[in-house]
Amino acid sequence: MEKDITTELYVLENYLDGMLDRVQHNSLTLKRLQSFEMRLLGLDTLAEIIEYILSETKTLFALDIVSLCLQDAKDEIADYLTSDHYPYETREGLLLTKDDSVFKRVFDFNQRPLLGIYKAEIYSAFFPTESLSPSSVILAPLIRQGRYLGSLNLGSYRSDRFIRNMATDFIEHLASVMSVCLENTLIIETIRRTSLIDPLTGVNNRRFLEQRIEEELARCMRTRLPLSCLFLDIDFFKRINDNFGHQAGDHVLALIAASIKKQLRNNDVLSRFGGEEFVVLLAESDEKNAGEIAERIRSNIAALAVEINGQAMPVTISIGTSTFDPCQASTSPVLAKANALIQSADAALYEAKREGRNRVKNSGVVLDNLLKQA
Ligand SMILES: Nc1nc2c(ncn2[C@@H]2O[C@H](COP(=O)(O)OP(=O)(O)OP(=O)(O)O)[C@@H](O)[C@H]2O)c(=O)[nH]1
Repeated sequence: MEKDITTELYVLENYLDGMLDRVQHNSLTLKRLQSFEMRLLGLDTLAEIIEYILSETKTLFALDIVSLCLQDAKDEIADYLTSDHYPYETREGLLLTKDDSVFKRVFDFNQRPLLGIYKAEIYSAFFPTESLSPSSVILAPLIRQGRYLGSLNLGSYRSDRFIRNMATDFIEHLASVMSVCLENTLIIETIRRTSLIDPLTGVNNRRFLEQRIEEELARCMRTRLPLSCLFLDIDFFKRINDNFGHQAGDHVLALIAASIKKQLRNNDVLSRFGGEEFVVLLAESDEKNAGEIAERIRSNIAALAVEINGQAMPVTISIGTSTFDPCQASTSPVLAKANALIQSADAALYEAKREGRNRVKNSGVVLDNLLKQA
């Protein structure tokens, strides 16, 4: 009898010890989760949030693999990340997908995480870049207002790490915080960008250029690679309006903007500066490169077969270029550098117009203390 009680007490003690361990472990996880979430909530840009999720979730849960799938039907996420110079195409673990059928199929409209042994036929789409497949996984849907934003996918090389019927409270909580952060940031980015876009041509407006030129100059000082600027102006645009009407003029403006954009790289900055003027910033481009791109833009526009009401309408453009070389930079403030770069390109454009239009003129490397000298 006494022996039975001792054994029972021993079992109970062990059980309580186990419970205590679990409580301590959970409380530690909760603390780590809270600090993870506080940092996540403090991030500003989409690129920062994505990078943080991919790198820090791995540490938080001591995982082997983390991937993040995001639904990007209209390529908005890709555009936002490109303009922030975030290498989303090569970032391991990040997947942008155009349609949400992959989420609907896997989660089957169930808002709960899915977990268990890794089955390639179901899960490989969520871990495509991994050379070694996980043995067990947990996939948490990221949902806001009934819409799939994507999924957070965690993998372990241990088959007993994620087993069916395991509690998923922590991961569910984390997925809902991530969903709110991602949704808010996407909304803010969209508002920010739409207020910086010219509605007629769909390219950035002057306000955007004024913000970006300072960022591009700062990057150029860091990388020690030159930054070039093109100032473009449609020739005799008033005549187009006068002869064909304002609507035809608008149509030509949109065509020209699209044609310029086609000649640029994703991370070049194109903006409508005003009226029939555009400004382009070419990162990592020297004088020669800028001249070549400007010439390509000019000749493509001259070759456009623009027609209004069946009538051919020749359109040409004049371009002035300028280049900022960080190795020749003075200590002038970034705003002075920005103004000098744009003013030099504008002065070269004036020369191009004066010499007969439909041409490119190069003002060379800008001295960023130009304004002080003037
Ligand atoms: N259709 C249309 N016209 C615009 C818009 N913004 C400015 N313009 C017109 O663009 C014309 C610009 O004319 P000017 O500055 O005289 O220059 P230009 O005729 O292009 O001549 P050069 O630049 O010297 O070759 C004006 O007639 C403006 O009314 C716009 O959004 N839509």
